[in-house]
Amino acid sequence: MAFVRINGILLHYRLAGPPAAPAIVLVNSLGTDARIWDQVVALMSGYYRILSYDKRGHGLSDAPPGDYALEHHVDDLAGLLQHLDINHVAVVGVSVGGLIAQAFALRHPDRLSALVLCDTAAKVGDETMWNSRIAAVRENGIGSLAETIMARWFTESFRRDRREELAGWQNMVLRMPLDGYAGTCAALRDADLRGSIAAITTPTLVVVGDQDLSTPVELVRDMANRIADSRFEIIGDCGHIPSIEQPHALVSLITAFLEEAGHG
Ligand SMILES: O=C(O)CC1=CCC(=O)O1
Repeated sequence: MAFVRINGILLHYRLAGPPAAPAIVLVNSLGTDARIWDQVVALMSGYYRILSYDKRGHGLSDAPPGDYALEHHVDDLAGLLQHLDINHVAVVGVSVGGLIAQAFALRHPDRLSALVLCDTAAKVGDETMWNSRIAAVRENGIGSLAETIMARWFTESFRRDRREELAGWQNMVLRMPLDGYAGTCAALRDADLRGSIAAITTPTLVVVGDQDLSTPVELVRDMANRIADSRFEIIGDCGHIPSIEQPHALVSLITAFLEEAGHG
């Protein structure tokens, strides 16, 4: 675990795996922190140098007040990679982390060797939906939304059979800084990459859980269709966060893809 100040924001990050191995960075979704990748890191860190971090507003990183923009998150990621002298990397992003990954691919194609987009889209939700979520959180706290969020993240069977884990991940959300959550909702509200991602030329793997209620299969497929060099895979018995619900299936898709992309 380590900390660095990037763009005036204190960021918490973790590095695992052999320093000379091919580098991967894992980028989080709204309301989650680097811990959602723990099982993925355990499975992959024998072969890859893996960077995970808490994006601004989340985990142990700073949560400044006000609206965030997708570009803030991209600048933070670029600054963190520069600080760590990681010049060539595969970016794996889930949900808003996948939007950050797409925007990073458009801004820094020369620094990217492969892209993995999990349960994400070129446009997630709409202005009304994000504004009402921001208002609900500001007026009534994140607790007022916690059960709905869990139902969107996890399959019914996970919620029924893995109650302690569910309670633990719900605690993560409940402990989120309000400013971080609302600020990132604003970034999601304002981000629309539908008109630009056709310019992504990096080899891309797109994955989605078959029961994802936040970014459903057809929405994610639409993003994959806009990226020429992309492969689309559906993970069974999985909701919005495959690194928690189906880490083995996710890791086998990622490792096979990275090897083919020459990043393994
Ligand atoms: O609906 C949710 O909370 C899930 C989600 C949407 C965008 C994101 O990053 O997470």
